[in-house]
Amino acid sequence: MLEAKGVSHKFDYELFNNINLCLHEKETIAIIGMSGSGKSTLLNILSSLLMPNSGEVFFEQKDIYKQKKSKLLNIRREDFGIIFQAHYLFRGFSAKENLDIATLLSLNEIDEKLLKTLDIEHVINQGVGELSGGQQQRLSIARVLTKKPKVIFADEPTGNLDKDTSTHVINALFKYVHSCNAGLILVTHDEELAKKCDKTYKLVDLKLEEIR
Ligand SMILES: Nc1ncnc2c1ncn2[C@@H]1O[C@H](COP(=O)(O)OP(=O)(O)OP(=O)(O)O)[C@@H](O)[C@H]1O
Repeated sequence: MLEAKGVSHKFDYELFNNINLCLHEKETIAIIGMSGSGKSTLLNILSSLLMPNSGEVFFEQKDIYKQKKSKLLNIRREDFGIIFQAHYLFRGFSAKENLDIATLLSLNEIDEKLLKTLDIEHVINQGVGELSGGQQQRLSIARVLTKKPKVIFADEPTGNLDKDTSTHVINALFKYVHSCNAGLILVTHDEELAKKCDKTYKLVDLKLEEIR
């Protein structure tokens, strides 16, 4: 469903060169690597947010960076779910209002079971500013899943969470991927979490190496 071909990128220095990656339905992929190796940059490229210096990213056989801007925005809004380290929640609104925005855009219902799995059903009427960092992170994951994206991109999705909560969050993401025929690419420093994915790649020496 998503394929990167010959992707290279540099800022002040070269980050990676000729990266190839393929994500299939129901597949989960982890990307690990040293701090500064370019993991988040690669995720931004794969998720339509940053055009690479060279190479292509195909979603459903079409090069996303060759699409019209309006089409690219549609893919980003409807097909891709992007979970950032910074949550981008609407702070002046309640947790529920933040989810309502996703239901308005997608015409899906809020999934009460998902809220329970993520352990945020009891804070749903509170303002975002009253939630802990971990609760905000789980709310942003709930908002992304409510949209029912085909591909989820997650940058350190369990970064702020304790071990038990991390397990709940990862189980919710994996369950979503399998039940909705979606795909997941996540960036993490947590090697245990990476091992739970179907494939793990390490960004090292400008290349993406598969770890077995
Ligand atoms: N928009 C940008 N403009 C210029 N340089 C950038 C930009 N974004 C990232 N960089 C640089 O690219 C390098 C890789 O950053 P990136 O965030 O992709 O690494 P990372 O592997 O995700 O790191 P970490 O594990 O610490 O989050 C860093 O040196 C960073 O300063």
